[in-house]
Amino acid sequence: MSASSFRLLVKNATQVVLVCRNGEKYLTRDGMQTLAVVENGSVLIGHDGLIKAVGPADIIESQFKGAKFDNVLDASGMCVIPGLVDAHTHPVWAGDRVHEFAMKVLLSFYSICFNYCILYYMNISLSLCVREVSILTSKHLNTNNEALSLCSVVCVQLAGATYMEVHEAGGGIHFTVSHTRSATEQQLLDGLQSRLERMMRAGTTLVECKSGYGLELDTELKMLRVINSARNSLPIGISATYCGAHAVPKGKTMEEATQDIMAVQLPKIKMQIASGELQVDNIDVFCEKGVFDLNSTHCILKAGKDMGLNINFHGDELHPMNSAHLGAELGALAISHLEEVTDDGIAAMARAKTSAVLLPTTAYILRLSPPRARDMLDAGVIVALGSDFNPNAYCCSMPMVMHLACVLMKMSMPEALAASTINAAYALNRSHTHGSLEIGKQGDLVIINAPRWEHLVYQFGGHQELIRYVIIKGEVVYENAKVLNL
Ligand SMILES: N=CN[C@@H](CCC(=O)O)C(=O)O
Ligand SMILES: [Zn+2]
Repeated sequence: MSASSFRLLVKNATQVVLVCRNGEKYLTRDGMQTLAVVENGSVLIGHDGLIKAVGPADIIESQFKGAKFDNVLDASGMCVIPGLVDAHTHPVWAGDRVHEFAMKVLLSFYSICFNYCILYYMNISLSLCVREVSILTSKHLNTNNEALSLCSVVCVQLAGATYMEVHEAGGGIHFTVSHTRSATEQQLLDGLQSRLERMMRAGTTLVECKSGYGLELDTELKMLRVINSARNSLPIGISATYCGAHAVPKGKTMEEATQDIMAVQLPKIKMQIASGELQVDNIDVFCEKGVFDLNSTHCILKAGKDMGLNINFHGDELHPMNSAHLGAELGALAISHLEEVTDDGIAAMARAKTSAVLLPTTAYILRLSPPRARDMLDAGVIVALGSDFNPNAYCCSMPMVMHLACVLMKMSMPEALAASTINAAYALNRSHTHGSLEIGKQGDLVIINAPRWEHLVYQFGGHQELIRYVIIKGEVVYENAKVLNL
């Protein structure tokens, strides 16, 4: 029996979902089928923010009779899960790209009309489309000629401008780059903090945050400083990623951009990491047709790895680029997207224990064929999930990502939860401290007001009605007192 004092006791929960209980660093398909769950359980967190005990409520009660607790939460009728881990976000940016979403929606409508128009009506619907889209886009773009150039792409494609057509027409990432370059550090930090707090309220307690809307040294450093400031001012855990190769900046060739990253950006970032000005954990490249090819991606990722950064990069999203083979060869911890990964690539990732960070929101919003999660699971790949929060996929909610993973990618609810906890932590090289409720790990919990944990996945949206507490290192960082008993 122990009579010392502790930071937090969460007691009498209907379910405590540990996810795993034997120190696993990740779970592959078979291990995901039966997550470790304690019925009528309690969790004890020490003043150091680490889990000191987790198990049946009656045993915890008798074992710690006489102990003192700074805070006691009675979780009767509620469920406790590990804090959610978001393995892929682009949360530092300025500008508003709602017009791109409008274009997609508008164009799908006009493309249906277009398909059924006879020649006479077609001219009218075409000019209507030009007028409509130019009104929408000119409101949001700096100049009318940008709007017109976008409209030309958009209207030529009537069936909906693809992501890369918008990108190549100067929209997408390039639109955000121009606004992020001109934003102040404080403006970027204010935006990041409000987005991270929104993610926290949706149950995320550890999140990967990328740079990548500067594409040149000063703005990439500005973004990495902003991520550092957020790490020092918010309780949420942050894994910082340098993504200076997110796109080829306007006015440069891919070769010139690669040279600038290798000769200018990475050396400066290395110096600032060494001096303690920056903390950067991972390196990322958008390896894609029309962006960075396999050779440039290899050079940049290898240079980042040689600096001690983990590799978590965008691969095989829109075209099969053989990114999976490259990532496996380089010992990448994670490859994200993978909508177009090949069977050989999947096998290479399984052998190399390179995790697949799947992003169902982007596949959904861009109407891509969803990543083949079941083939990856069956091949033994470590599957993780991420929100891919960015101006193109504006989703802060890992519960919605888990729901989409089940509906679009046919993952089970236990697989989706493991992919959003222990496996996402693995993708960030943090599964020794995060991703499950085991003694010695960080005391990050989400308490939901439901009799079964699966409600966190099954209910779609509106999680503010379900999530009662979010806890980081044993401190309550979000409480929704309005959540009533079901
Ligand atoms: N594909 C590249 N990067 C992001 C999108 C970034 C943006 O469109 O601003 C992604 O992962 O989806
Ligand atoms: Zn991304």
